[in-house]
This record gives sequence, C-alpha cells and structure tokens, in this order.
Amino acid sequence: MLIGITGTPGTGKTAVTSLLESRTPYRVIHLNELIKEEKLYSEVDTERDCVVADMDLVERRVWEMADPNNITVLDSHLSHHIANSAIVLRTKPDVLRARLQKRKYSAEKVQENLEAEALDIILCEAVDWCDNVFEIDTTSQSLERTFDDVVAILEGLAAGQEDKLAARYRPGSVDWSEDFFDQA
Ligand SMILES: Nc1ncnc2c1ncn2[C@@H]1O[C@H](COP(=O)(O)OP(=O)(O)OP(=O)(O)O)[C@@H](O)[C@H]1O
Repeated sequence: MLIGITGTPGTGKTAVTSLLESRTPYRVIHLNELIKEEKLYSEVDTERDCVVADMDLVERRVWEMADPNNITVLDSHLSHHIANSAIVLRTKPDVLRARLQKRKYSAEKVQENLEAEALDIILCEAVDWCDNVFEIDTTSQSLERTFDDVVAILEGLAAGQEDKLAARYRPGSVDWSEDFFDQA
C-alpha cells in the first residue's frame, strides 16, 4: 500500500517522514531526492531552478522500491499523484512564511507558495487524485504531535478504519484564504 505525505513546501513532509524512517518499520521514499538522483525527469527548468518529473518513470520506480508486505510512505508534494491515499500537511500562511524565509527563498517564491497554501491547491489535487485524503493542521502543534497523527493514520489505514480516520482528519477543516487575501 502506498501512502503519500504531501503538502506545500515547508509544511513538514520531510521532517515527519524522517522520523517515520528512524522510528517505525515503514519504508519511506523521498521522491524529490529519488527524481534528482536517478534523473527521473523530462526537463530542467533553469528559470525556476527545478526539474519537471517524468511521472511515468517515477511511478514505475516507486513500485519497484515499495515494500510488498507493508505500507510504503512517499514524501513529496507530488506523492498524491501516485499514492491512492494521501495525508496533506497544512500550515497557516503566516507561520509558513517564517519557515520559507529561513530557507532564503526569493520573495517571489515565498509568495507563490503562500498563495498555493491559502488556495488549498495541493489539497484539491489530492482530493481529485486519491480515494482517501486526510488533513493535518501543523500550525500550532509540535513536530512530535504531527508524527503521532501520521502514525495514527497509517495504523488506521492498515486496519481498514478509513471511516474512523475520515471523521478525525477530514479534509477542508482549515480555510486561510480570507485572512490571507484580506491582508494582501
Ligand atoms: N508541527 C510540525 N509539523 C511538521 N513540521 C514542523 C512542525 N513544526 C515545525 N516544523 C518544522 O517545519 C519545517 C518543515 O520543513 P520540511 O523540509 O520538513 O518541509 P517539507 O514540507 O518537506 O518541504 P519541501 O517540500 O520543500 O521538501 C521543519 O524544520 C520542521 O521541523
């Protein structure tokens, strides 16, 4: 079973999946690293300093690497295009701004990501692509708490408790668009 941990850059996908890697038996694939290491892309976008992934190649490689006997977790803002279930990490734009500015992103790149978060872009894509979508608001909780939430979802999915999880982690629980665009 493939489960994607997705979300806007800076929402905590890598931080949480690194904890999963060190503390749980789940296999974790960091897709963005894999795409670069194995050149699973069709284009290099020099203007935006990124690559355009070849999703057919990526998907084929993921299935080769997946654990046949247990959940495999995909870390990437692209993971919901491959996995059937996705956990979308959310962060209020004000808090996300501070995290992205620490990375020395350009003002334009920060703004682009904040707008994507305020407009629920990744969440909407995940709802379009996946059968099961769960949302975790990381804004005012610790990384440890986010880790516990992710583990609860993985265990619930393994036990076939989708309905119980849907009640607790229902997508659409946050809406930052008004606050964000009023300030702009
Ligand atoms: N509750 C929380 N949940 C997850 N991350 C948190 C939380 N609170 C603070 N953080 C911090 O936010 C940062 C998120 O960065 P991280 O690289 O994990 O994001 P990302 O979503 O993987 O970004 P990218 O898509 O660019 O790889 C980390 O430094 C993490 O420790």
